[in-house]
Amino acid sequence: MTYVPCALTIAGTDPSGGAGIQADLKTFQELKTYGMSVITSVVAQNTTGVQDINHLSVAFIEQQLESVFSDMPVHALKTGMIANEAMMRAVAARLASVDAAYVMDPVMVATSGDSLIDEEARQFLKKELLPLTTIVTPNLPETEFITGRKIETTEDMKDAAAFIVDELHAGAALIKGGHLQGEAVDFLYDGHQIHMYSEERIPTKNTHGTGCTYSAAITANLSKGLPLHEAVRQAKRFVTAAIRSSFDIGSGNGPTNHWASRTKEEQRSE
Ligand SMILES: Nc1ncnc2c1ncn2[C@@H]1O[C@H](COP(=O)(O)OP(=O)(O)OP(=O)(O)O)[C@@H](O)[C@H]1O
Ligand SMILES: Cc1ncc(COP(=O)(O)O)c(N)n1
Repeated sequence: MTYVPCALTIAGTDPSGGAGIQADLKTFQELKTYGMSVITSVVAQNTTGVQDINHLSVAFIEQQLESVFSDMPVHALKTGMIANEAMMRAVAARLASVDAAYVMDPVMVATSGDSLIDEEARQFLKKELLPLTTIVTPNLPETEFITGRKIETTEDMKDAAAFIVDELHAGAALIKGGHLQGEAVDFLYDGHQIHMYSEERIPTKNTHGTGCTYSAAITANLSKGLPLHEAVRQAKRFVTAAIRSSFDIGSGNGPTNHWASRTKEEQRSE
């Protein structure tokens, strides 16, 4: 039988299609992995910000997890927005018994500045969910919250990555420098070595969903069995291409282009 790489996202939605579950599934599809989703919250949002949020009940999130895990193979999974502690407990309970690579995008605040999870959830994420991860992918504000340190330089980013793995027991930490000036530089610490991923900074305001797309690409690559460093290296190229030809649509921060990394031949043959 042929191996079908299967990836799951556990996250909130974005009806405008740029972030959350929708960005994750588009990324899984582009990277040729079978995509599945468990929805935590239905979010009314678009490129300008968040208009409203409707949380699903914990019982219903548990039921969705059961529907997936009782029937489907899951080779890698990611979590995005999980709004409160009760939801996180339900997800953590399930993850404890699952044998799949786990990518955590510690979503706290949208690009627009709207908060997506509450204070208890932030604490639970740091203490209980982090030790379950294969890799966590915080941006700079999330890194500052998780470490309790100010992050201003690339040295601070590397130290933070080591702290998150050595002291807070994440499997690996990828600190994203999208919020710094200059080159778009990220650092991965895997418990042994620091790896650097650097790309030119693209002058655009259209970065809605970049964090979701990046972590989904890492998840897709892990579901195919790529080693961690290679999974991140290819995901960085994917997200950079998606930002380079992002769409100038909507009146706020426009979405990235998930099919940008296809070759010219692939695009021509469609
Ligand atoms: N203008 C840009 N040009 C090139 N790469 C970028 C740019 N902005 C962000 N990146 C890269 O995109 C990835 C996502 O990083 P970022 O720090 O923006 O995450 P995030 O804040 O979680 O994303 P989001 O904007 O979805 O909240 C990283 O690899 C980062 O280096
Ligand atoms: C459901 C959901 N999850 C995550 C984000 C973060 O994405 P971004 O910071 O790019 O808006 C979001 N806006 N919505």
